Amino acid sequence: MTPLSREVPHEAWRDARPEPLPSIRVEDVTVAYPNGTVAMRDARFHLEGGTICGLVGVNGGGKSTLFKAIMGLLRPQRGSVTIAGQPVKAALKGNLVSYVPQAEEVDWNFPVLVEDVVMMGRYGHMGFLRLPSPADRKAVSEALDRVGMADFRKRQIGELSGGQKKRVFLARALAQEGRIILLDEPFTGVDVQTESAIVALLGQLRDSGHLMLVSTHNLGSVPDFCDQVVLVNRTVIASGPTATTFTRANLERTFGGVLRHFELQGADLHDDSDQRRVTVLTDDERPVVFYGEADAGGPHSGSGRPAK
Ligand SMILES: Nc1ncnc2c1ncn2[C@@H]1O[C@H](COP(=O)(O)OP(=O)(O)OP(=O)(O)O)[C@@H](O)[C@H]1O
Repeated sequence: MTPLSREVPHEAWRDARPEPLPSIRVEDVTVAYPNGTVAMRDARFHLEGGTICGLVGVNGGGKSTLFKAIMGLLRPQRGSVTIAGQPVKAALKGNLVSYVPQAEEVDWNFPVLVEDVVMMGRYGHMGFLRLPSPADRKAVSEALDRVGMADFRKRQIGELSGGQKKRVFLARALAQEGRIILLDEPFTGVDVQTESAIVALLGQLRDSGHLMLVSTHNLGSVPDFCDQVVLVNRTVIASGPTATTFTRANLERTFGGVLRHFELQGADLHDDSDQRRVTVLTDDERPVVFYGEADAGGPHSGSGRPAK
């Protein structure tokens, strides 16, 4: 029965609070590190539940800094971050936000079982002694099932492949039951099948009202799975629906001088009659590829094999 069901006695209506809608509001946020580096200046965007939002930008553009500000690990010098209408600290306390870190942020030599990593997602639901309840164990099993890692639950986390580790951290986020999930480069080093499985799972979560912010360097897949996008280069260059925001003009503003374009068409690229154009954008460290209709102003989703 929901708290607002008609059977709830009159007195209870006063106390019944609807679950807060997942949302992130970043308002004029400036973040500086102790050494004086201003990593993000006057950032501003707003996201609501039922969304997968891509966070895209150059190396050093401020993506991780934004995540840290949203996770309360860095306090903005100016501006504010509000989660589901609450200050960050209260939202984190209420288990509203889950975080899937980059592989480099984790010490893989720490001896811990896969199921224990996923159980960490339940800590916020447990008491002081952190004794798992049957509900906690059920949430862990369901989360492992959902990412296809149930058979690995007794393995040491350090013994898994890169893609399997990502799936375990995604399971930890699912077990936490936060309706906002931040994913820092979830597709780096994963194979195509795992990427598709993660994208499919994110799609299901979006359909159930979750809000996901996903940093990625893989521009090619952004139009395929993100309905919104935030483009950053030490500030928010543009944000909004992918169809109107993830345009060539905005990408050029975001990637600026470090971007080179190559356009490959037709037989040079495909061994079929598909005439779609592929644009390869190369920043100095990571090549990225996206597909677009030859007559369109901006990139669109599409299939096809990556450019050589
Ligand atoms: N701990 C730190 N102390 C000082 N400066 C930092 C620190 N962490 C990051 N920076 C600087 O802040 C800026 C933004 O870095 P950030 O890590 O947020 O970028 P990013 O978009 O996540 O990069 P990447 O795509 O390479 O992961 C960079 O200039 C970086 O050098």
